[in-house]
Amino acid sequence: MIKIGIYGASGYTGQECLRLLLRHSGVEVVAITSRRYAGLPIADVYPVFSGLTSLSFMDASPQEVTELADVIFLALPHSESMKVAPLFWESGKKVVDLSADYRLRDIAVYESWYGKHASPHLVPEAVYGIPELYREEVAKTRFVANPGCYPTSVILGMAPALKNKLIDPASVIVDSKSGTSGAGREPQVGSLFCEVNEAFKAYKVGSHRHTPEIEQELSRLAGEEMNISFTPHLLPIDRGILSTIYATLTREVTSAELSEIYRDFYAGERFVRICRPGTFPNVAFVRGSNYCDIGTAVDPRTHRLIVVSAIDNLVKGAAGQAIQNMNILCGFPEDMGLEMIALFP
Ligand SMILES: NC(=O)C1=CN([C@@H]2O[C@H](COP(=O)(O)OP(=O)(O)OC[C@H]3O[C@@H](n4cnc5c(N)ncnc54)[C@H](OP(=O)(O)O)[C@@H]3O)[C@@H](O)[C@H]2O)C=CC1
Ligand SMILES: CC(=O)N[C@@H](CCC(=O)OP(=O)(O)O)C(=O)O
Repeated sequence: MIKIGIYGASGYTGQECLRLLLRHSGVEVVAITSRRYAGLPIADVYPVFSGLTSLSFMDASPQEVTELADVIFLALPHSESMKVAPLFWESGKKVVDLSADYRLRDIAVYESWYGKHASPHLVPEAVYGIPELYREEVAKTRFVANPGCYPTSVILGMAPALKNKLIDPASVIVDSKSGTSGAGREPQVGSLFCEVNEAFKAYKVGSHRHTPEIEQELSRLAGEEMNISFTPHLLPIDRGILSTIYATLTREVTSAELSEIYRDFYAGERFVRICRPGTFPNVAFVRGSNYCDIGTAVDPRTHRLIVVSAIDNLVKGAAGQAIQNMNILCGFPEDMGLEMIALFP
């Protein structure tokens, strides 16, 4: 059994990692950390775990966790992860970082969006962990930068179109909507019930920190520098991201051909499902699962491609993808522990 430590386990992504790892037959979770709940059984904080685990939160140093675990999930806020990641890396253990700290290859770009980086020397060691695109690189590393939730939905949605040179890279417009768990468990006014319920708004318009991450990865797929327009919105639901993406076509293609191109690109991929032509995804049909559902269409009037992609932000957008990466790092089948069907209704 591979021993797992979750550093920052009291947050939404940390507890989601535990929820999934407790049903993974190749691993045992041996350490979960939290400063504020140190000493408390996790079932006291998250009753979903009652009767399922006797694990208690520890306020442990990275050194203490590496003494117990073989693989460490970092589920900390960005700018915090970068302070402890080097200690885990130097211990020789495998690390999957769920924060944004090691996703951007260019330190100057990182620092212009996030502020000073505390451990830039580690950035070249990290592999950007979208298994459907970089499976071989993930298998060779022991440090994965797990992608952001919005970027996962957009990159998987755009990869077939960019790789097949179907669209003008300068024309991409992304309109994304996220459930409130995307903001984490830390109390904040914007996540209060009265702020979110019966409400729907755009936020960080033209300035969201996932913009450079999406641009970095789409540029890599296109083979040229890309700038995109990206607008996130906050939905009054717990989980789920729906991204609608528009781009100008470079050649004539029918909706049926487009659907075939997407199907071919993701042939054999366990966690990407291409919708039947004329049908489009719904966050309700991926909730609690590791699937990314993608629907495509050609709008002949505007000569644009329209792609709609849906994920659960806490699963394919965070903990599920982190476990998919861990499975590759450890030589397990990629879908081990991730076989769950979406929870509907
Ligand atoms: N929510 C989502 O949908 C997604 C989140 N992410 C990213 O994953 C990471 C975790 O997100 P999320 O779970 O939502 O965040 P939360 O705010 O819900 O949880 C953060 C966790 O980090 C711990 N923590 C905070 N500061 C420190 C510190 N200085 N030292 C040690 N532990 C600390 C907290 O524990 P305590 O204070 O008890 O010690 C808590 O367990 C973030 O980087 C986030 O951006 C990525 C994809 C999707
Ligand atoms: C709804 C909501 O607030 N979402 C978060 C995205 C959180 C996230 O996943 O960001 P990282 O993975 O890059 O840390 C936001 O807009 O900042």
